Amino acid sequence: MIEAQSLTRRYGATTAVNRISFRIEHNGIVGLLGHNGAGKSTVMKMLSGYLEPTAGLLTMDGRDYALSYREVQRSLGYLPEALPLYPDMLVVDYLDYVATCKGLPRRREAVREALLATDLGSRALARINTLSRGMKQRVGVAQAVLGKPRLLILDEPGNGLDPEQNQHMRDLIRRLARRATVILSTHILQEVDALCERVLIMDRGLLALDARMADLRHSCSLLLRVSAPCEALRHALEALPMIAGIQSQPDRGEYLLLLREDSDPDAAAGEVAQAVHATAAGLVALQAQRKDLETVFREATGSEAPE
Ligand SMILES: Nc1ncnc2c1ncn2[C@@H]1O[C@H](COP(=O)(O)OP(=O)(O)OP(=O)(O)O)[C@@H](O)[C@H]1O
Repeated sequence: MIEAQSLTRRYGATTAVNRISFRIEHNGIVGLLGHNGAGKSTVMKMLSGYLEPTAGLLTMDGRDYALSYREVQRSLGYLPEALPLYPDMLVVDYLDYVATCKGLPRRREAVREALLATDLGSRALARINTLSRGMKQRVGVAQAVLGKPRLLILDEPGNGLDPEQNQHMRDLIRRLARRATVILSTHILQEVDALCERVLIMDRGLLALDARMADLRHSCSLLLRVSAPCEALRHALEALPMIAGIQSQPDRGEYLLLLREDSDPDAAAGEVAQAVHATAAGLVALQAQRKDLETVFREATGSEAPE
């Protein structure tokens, strides 16, 4: 649906986004994660059509953004990092105004649907400057979902929200993702862990990693605990082809078995159990170890994950 090829954006001498490429095909939630200044907002602005790339190509359904600006605009909704709200307007008037600017047909219905989708019905007649930060953020999302776009671009949607408001925002994003592709940017790792099916990690303008969260969670090590550690067991484990390395703590009867990248952890666990049974070591426990996103981030960028 959306494809970026060697997308680049420079601001004078600063290269904010440097030749990044990715494809986003299906509904679901994709997280763009990185430190402050990594280039996330610049990518989001280009995806929204607000900013032109300096070089590279951006297409939606095979159509060049630059050549089909109107169609692209109609297919997406954008929540910028700085909320585009008019504080003195009533929520309903503001949404009607945005619907007019977007040139939506059946404006009233579009506004009603946006209010419903974001659970803002009871605040429709409130003046925006009387709303809490969380509610204002919700109005920002409401203007993005006007006209039911297929693509939602949400730049730091959890910005400035307290934990409860953040939980509401996450529930809202999950609901919206049932009928649209959501791309959200964040510098908060837990946000990606909680919400996203896929993560793009940006580091100093470069795309450091593009991975499905399920693949990242796929275990790559096994923790084995036995009652009577012995040399014979160690030899048996070393002989298994799917094991790339062993870190052992014999006094505790523990072995951390690092698996080769292409190995299947379930099959490996079966073979490890057989190897244990072939010795007198006595199997106590065998469990897959999850690689957390923090580790993945550190490995991809060479720096600690943002707090
Ligand atoms: N309008 C601009 N003019 C000049 N430099 C800019 C401009 N906008 C962004 N930059 C620079 O481009 C780089 C990437 O900025 P960008 O806002 O895209 O990063 P970000 O990952 O979204 O960071 P944050 O989370 O702090 O918003 C930074 O070095 C920033 O200073």
